[in-house]
Amino acid sequence: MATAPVDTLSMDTYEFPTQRLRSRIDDPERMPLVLIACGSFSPITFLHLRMFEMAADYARFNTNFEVVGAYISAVGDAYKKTGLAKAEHRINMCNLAVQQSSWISVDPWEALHEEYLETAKVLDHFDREINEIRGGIETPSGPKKARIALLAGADLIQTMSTPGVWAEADIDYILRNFGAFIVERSGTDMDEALATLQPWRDNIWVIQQLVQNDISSTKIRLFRRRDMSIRYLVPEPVVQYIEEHDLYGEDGQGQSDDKGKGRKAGESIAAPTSSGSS
Ligand SMILES: Nc1ncnc2c1ncn2[C@@H]1O[C@H](COP(=O)(O)OP(=O)(O)OP(=O)(O)O)[C@@H](O)[C@H]1O
Ligand SMILES: NC(=O)c1ccc[n+]([C@@H]2O[C@H](COP(=O)(O)O)[C@@H](O)[C@H]2O)c1
Repeated sequence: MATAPVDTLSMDTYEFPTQRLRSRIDDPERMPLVLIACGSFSPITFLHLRMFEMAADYARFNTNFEVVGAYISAVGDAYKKTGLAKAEHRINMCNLAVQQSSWISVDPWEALHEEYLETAKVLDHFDREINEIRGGIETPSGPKKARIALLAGADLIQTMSTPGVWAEADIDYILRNFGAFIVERSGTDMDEALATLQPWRDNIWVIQQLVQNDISSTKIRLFRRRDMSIRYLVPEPVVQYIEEHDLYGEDGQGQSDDKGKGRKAGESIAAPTSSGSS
């Protein structure tokens, strides 16, 4: 059974998570980089986790940055989107998903807010916590400010060209002060997505997916509604959490009949059942 963190989160007890943030880099030539992935994460998938690994490899081989940490920041409940589970569940699933990572953290700050927070404000929060409050990252030549950058898929960056989704001022603020690492996504034309963002091209890094992966949260929710297996598409503790909390079933509830009984969580209906497992 997945052991999910207890729901004791609140802004009163909130502390910025730093356990997986490196406080020092040894190469004086490199610039510290912290990657921030913003999104719904309803639920988090293996693709979301791969995005961080792809970006870290990209930064190491193609840039002068050294990744010192990374954060998942899930939107709060005020972000009205189809299929959005409660923030508490999404944060719990994200925490379960990064259990095995030494450098990816989950920051509940955004999700703990009742009101919707624009991405610019979220990135400001990380800048404040890491660079202002903690004074940046130590290097052999003294402390350096970490570059805070948005990590996003091509579909998210494409919405920046869709009228009415982002304020012009926010796009400029984000891409001028922070920048973005963009992971290509099948179905999104990268040239088209970047067409209107040329003024900020020096702050945009495009990452090719060498192994094409198009897992999406939408597909996970769809599979759940159809009573299909989601195993090996999301981390196992997340499969178990979804099952235990009856998330993403019909009408957002669990199974409407007993077809799934006797199966292990998330397993295909074709899988043989074993006694005692449910
Ligand atoms: N298959 C994918 N390839 C590239 N980027 C992805 C992929 N899936 C998600 N992302 C990116 O992950 C970030 C968080 O995404 P989000 O939570 O919206 O996931 P999603 O799978 O796109 O969700 P949904 O299906 O609910 O719209 C976004 O920047 C999004 O572009
Ligand atoms: N104006 C803004 O700051 C703005 C606009 C659209 C989306 N976003 C962000 O992009 C992400 C989109 O996530 P989804 O793809 O799950 O909808 C969210 O983190 C959302 O807050 C921000």
